[in-house]
Amino acid sequence: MIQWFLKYRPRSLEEVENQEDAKKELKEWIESWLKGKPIVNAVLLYGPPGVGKTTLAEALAHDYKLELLEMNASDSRRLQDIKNIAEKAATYGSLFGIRGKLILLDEVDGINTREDVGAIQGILELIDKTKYPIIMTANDPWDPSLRDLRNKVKMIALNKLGKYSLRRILKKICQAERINCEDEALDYIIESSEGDARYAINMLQGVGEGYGKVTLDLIKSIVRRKERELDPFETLRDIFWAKYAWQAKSAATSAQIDYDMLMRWLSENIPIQYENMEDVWRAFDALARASIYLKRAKTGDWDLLSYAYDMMSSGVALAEIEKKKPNWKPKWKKYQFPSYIQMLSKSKDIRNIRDEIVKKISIHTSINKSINDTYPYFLIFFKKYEKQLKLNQKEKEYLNSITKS
Ligand SMILES: Nc1ncnc2c1ncn2[C@@H]1O[C@H](COP(=O)(O)OP(=O)(O)OP(=O)(O)O)[C@@H](O)[C@H]1O
Repeated sequence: MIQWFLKYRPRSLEEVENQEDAKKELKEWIESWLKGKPIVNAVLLYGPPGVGKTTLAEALAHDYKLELLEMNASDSRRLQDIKNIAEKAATYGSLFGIRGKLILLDEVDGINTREDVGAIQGILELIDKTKYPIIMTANDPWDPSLRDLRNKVKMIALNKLGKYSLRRILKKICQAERINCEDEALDYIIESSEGDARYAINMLQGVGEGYGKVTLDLIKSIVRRKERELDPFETLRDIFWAKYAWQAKSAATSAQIDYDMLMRWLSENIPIQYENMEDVWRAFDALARASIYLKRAKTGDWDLLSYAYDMMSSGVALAEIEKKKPNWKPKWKKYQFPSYIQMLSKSKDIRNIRDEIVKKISIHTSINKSINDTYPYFLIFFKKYEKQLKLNQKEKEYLNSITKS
């Protein structure tokens, strides 16, 4: 099973939507290399997530028949990795020069400059002595720690994807997958994705693959507006695929769903993600510990909430022993909705139910703030306020179902 955003990633520059200026600049730059007179050794592609930074680098390599030496800068946090690449880049040129190479350092803004002292310096040295063109990518290139880097490269900005481009991308996929997609559903996905093609394609796949069609009702039942938080599918993937504890924790804390809900999603999907029974056991053990911390936190000791998050994110992520091996690769799995949500979503859009409840308890604050701040506490005491808040039957059923355990 492959993720659609990878399956339908444009192979050549021509297929990349909406980035005409960037394409032109990239072509001029790479041609200057091929002529032996590079304008600069490295470029930095920057822009919001899911607009085609990695895609452009790969398409450039494809069109100019260059071999891509790829490295995720934020993943391989060790200076040694960068040194290895630098070594290859500096020496292999003369030995294996038949086919040109293009170096891609993805997500340089993800390098943790405090833990990974010297990584940026390593990149600066690589830029100086490289025999091959280097492309870097970043969402936010304006961090002070990247100042020296910015001065050494050509900065190329990418645009957010417009509605027409996103629509073309999604339509193509619907056709290729032979999925019936309502126009209003596509509009809704496009609106909520805010120019992020990966997010839009993930939404399409989340519904299209599971239900064989994409309707406005189905989409609404799983998409909340994108507010810098990750949807549950992305959160799960980020937790299960995290190689480091901090990656898993940050995925859990930027999730769109609250911790009770996250526990349910994890528990439903641990046996799907992990194939080795011992990994499954360790992951459930971590989840059980998270649940103990959570229960104690709810009795008033809210400092314990952080431990609960540690166990449900890092504890679950590091349960997979194979991850410690250098050649470990994440396995893509199709995640499931927690069964009880599926039951509920048959009758009504559960997001709407929750949002209606949150509206009732939000006084002088935004709904978003209430979801994280007031709502978790409210879940503990809601019975007290049932009458006062005039909760309807659906809302009561919903609250009972998620506070049962
Ligand atoms: N301009 C585009 N034209 C067509 N498809 C695109 C475009 N941008 C993104 N996509 C689709 O979205 C997916 C994700 O894009 P990509 O990985 O290139 O984003 P990115 O800008 O590198 O994001 P991030 O900063 O999160 O790494 C691609 O695999 C592709 O399917």
